[in-house]
Amino acid sequence: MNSKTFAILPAGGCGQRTGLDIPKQYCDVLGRPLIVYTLESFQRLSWIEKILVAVSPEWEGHMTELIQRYKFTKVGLVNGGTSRHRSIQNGVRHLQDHILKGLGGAHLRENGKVSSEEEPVVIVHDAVRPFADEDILRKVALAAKEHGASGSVLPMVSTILESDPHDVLVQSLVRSTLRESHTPQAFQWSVLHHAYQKISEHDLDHGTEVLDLALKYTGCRAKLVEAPDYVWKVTYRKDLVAAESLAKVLWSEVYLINSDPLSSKVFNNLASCLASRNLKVSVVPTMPDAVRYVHTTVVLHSIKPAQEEATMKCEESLDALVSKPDCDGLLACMCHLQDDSDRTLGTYRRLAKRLDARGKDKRVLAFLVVYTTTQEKEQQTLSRVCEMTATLIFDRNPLMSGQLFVVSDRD
Ligand SMILES: C[C@](O)(CO)[C@H](O)COP(=O)(O)O
Repeated sequence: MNSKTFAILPAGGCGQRTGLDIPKQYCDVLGRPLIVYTLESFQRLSWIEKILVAVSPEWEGHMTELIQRYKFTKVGLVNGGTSRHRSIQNGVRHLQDHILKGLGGAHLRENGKVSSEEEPVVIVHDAVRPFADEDILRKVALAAKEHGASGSVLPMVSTILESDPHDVLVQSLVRSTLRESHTPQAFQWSVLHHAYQKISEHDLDHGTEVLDLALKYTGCRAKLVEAPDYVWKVTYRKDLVAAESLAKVLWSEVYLINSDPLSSKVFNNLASCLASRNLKVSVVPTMPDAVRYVHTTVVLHSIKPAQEEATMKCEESLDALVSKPDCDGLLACMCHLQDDSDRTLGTYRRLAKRLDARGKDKRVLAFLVVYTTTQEKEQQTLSRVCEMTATLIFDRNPLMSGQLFVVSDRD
């Protein structure tokens, strides 16, 4: 993008439809508030200059705390309004007064568009759509540059019926010409600015669709861009469950640290178990730098090591993981034991507890899986160990952190 791009996120809603007592944008999904995922989608893009979030006054303190905790350097707050349009309007005013000073909006042509290459672009996106990726954000931004406005759409999954005030069918609409409107949407700055300058009090309180405002007040007909289905809006309680499942897949990266050639067989097996759960897996020789806010999993494997060596290796690796800035992850250690006597297992059990205690301060979960096997059953045991480790990684259940998991095929 060669023109400046900004984002406005209305986040003033109270989440009535979830039936929960906090607004859905602040609900916890895999250990962090939903809105954090949304903000991260924008923060990580170098071509986004500033992200303005419209929040209601009672949640301002909480949002300020989240901005600091997650180091969102581009995020600023504006007052949330009593309606979606009033919140977005506050964002537009803030852009005009503090960021795009003097750029009051270029002269619009008949069709609402501006031809200047440098015309800034503003993306409008709901805070409760956490999975907008770079591809769709870029597509709508580029389409807005060309067409003045653009919006993400999805095909209708059900037929729409028009009913009269007594719930009696009037007609069914032709589904093939209809589209569901979603966000992100993007606008040339002048289009958005004009629309919110001219908007009527009635539209401010009763409308929700910004594409509609652009058409009505500037004549700009938005380009509709087909979006991936995961841009859907978290609206009901069931959507929080779906968001959690998607976060596991879209926001997780697994690194298998293979520093020992003898571990290749184990890692190949584990990698295919993880890949079958749609997780992103890389086999790397050393500990990676933690990736910002992606749930990072690091898996280690040691082969029949001396007990002290294995425990030391696990502890060192956890320390390396927790010392990364912005670390937010999971450490899974797999150890192939020669002896599974009570004494040895006791040592590993204590190690699991220590790993858990150390990881707690830094939001790191630690799982320890040990196994012993006989030569005849090695393949079968390995498959079980890898399946179990993959399940632990996929579930990311904090209750499992600090537990010792033992797999043995001995009678
Ligand atoms: C569907 C929508 O109108 C697209 O612009 C928008 O997402 C509606 O948001 P609301 O918060 O449910 O009004």
